[in-house]
Amino acid sequence: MIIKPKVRGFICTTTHPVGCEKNVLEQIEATRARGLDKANGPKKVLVIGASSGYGLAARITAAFGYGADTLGVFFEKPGTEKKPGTAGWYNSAAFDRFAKQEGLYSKSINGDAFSHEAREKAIELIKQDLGQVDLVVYSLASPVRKLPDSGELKRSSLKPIGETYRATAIDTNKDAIIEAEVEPATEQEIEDTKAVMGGEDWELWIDALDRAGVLAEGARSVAFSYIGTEITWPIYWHGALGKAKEDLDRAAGEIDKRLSASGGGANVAVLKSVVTQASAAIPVMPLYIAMVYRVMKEKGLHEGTIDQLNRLFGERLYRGAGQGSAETDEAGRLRLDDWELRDDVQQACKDLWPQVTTENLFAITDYAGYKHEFLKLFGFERDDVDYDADVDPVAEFDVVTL
Ligand SMILES: NC(=O)c1ccc[n+]([C@@H]2O[C@H](COP(=O)([O-])OP(=O)(O)OC[C@H]3O[C@@H](n4cnc5c(N)ncnc54)[C@H](O)[C@@H]3O)[C@@H](O)[C@H]2O)c1
Repeated sequence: MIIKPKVRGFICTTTHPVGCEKNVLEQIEATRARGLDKANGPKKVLVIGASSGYGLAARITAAFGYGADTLGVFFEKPGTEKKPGTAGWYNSAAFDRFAKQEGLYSKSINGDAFSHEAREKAIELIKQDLGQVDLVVYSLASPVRKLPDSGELKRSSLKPIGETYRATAIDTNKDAIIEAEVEPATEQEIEDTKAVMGGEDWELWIDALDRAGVLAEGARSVAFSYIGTEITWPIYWHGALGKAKEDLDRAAGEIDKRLSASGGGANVAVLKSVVTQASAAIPVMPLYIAMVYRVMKEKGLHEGTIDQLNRLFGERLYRGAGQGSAETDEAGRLRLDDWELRDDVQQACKDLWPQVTTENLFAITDYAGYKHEFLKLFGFERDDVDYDADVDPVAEFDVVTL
């Protein structure tokens, strides 16, 4: 099959297996080059949301930065003879192959992580293959959650609270500047967003793992959040999603209490804006990312997904002996958005924002970089892949499908 990109809205409906594999390899190489301290890191890791974005970067950092065995959970579609699978499927197939080549344990569960069944399967595999895990990374980004007991379907909303949000944004299909308008979320929508992206499911995971005795002494857990700045607050931190992330902070406190009892702990890690399938769906994010990427690249501060996760592990979660424990903010969060939130970076974005037009979009922001990174998520636009060559869309690997 010859596969070319087909972009529909904020998603690319085709993917390239070879491109995805090269993306994974690139992140493995970046992690190796970082020279993380292998003696001081995780050994057996469960990653929930392990197939793309920050969760994949966490899995790669654990495995190739520290030599950890990993179990990954995700929800992806395999490729068939007729149709390519999702990027996360190919990323995970590539990860699995590279990890095994390295002699590392790697196994994956493809299914709904919000279900009790996924937890039961993970526990079974940990008991059978790993005994216990010492780190649980929680990195789900989903627009829906089926509640595990009632089966009720909850949807999250990317909406402000209180008043209509109006802002300059990019129509990424037309590469044009538009005025976006988003109506405020209703109380019900806010509650539902909390149910999908809040901390309840993370707590259910830790509770199940702990009860089953598969958390090692001193086990840690981390879940990812985003706070951003004034520019994105109305749609994010002060919007429905922000309420969900506040609930994640609440859950972190509860989980931390529980894990501290055996010398471990839990944190929310606040990460910077990067191009992922999840961030592409949030209004204003593509424009904000195009601006902040340009500013941070110019200042030598740019970090991609893997750089953030390498720094999270190496300089926050597993600081070497003698370095003390990592600083957290007043809410106990690990802050990896420190460079993005620097005053000079944010001021430069605020100065750029009112100047941007459809005509100068490519000239004054890094929108070209944004578009490139977006297509790369699906395995496209790599110099080292021949996109006219025939490729097999079927990729088998060590995965249990629920
Ligand atoms: N992208 C950003 O700019 C950014 C910034 C800060 C924090 N974060 C946070 O990082 C976390 C991960 O986001 P991302 O941007 O890496 O997203 P992503 O879309 O790249 O990855 C989401 C992962 O969740 C998995 N997933 C989704 N629904 C699932 C389900 N029902 N069952 C099992 N797996 C499921 C997917 O398979 C995938 O592995 C989120 O909490 C997000 O808020 C993202």
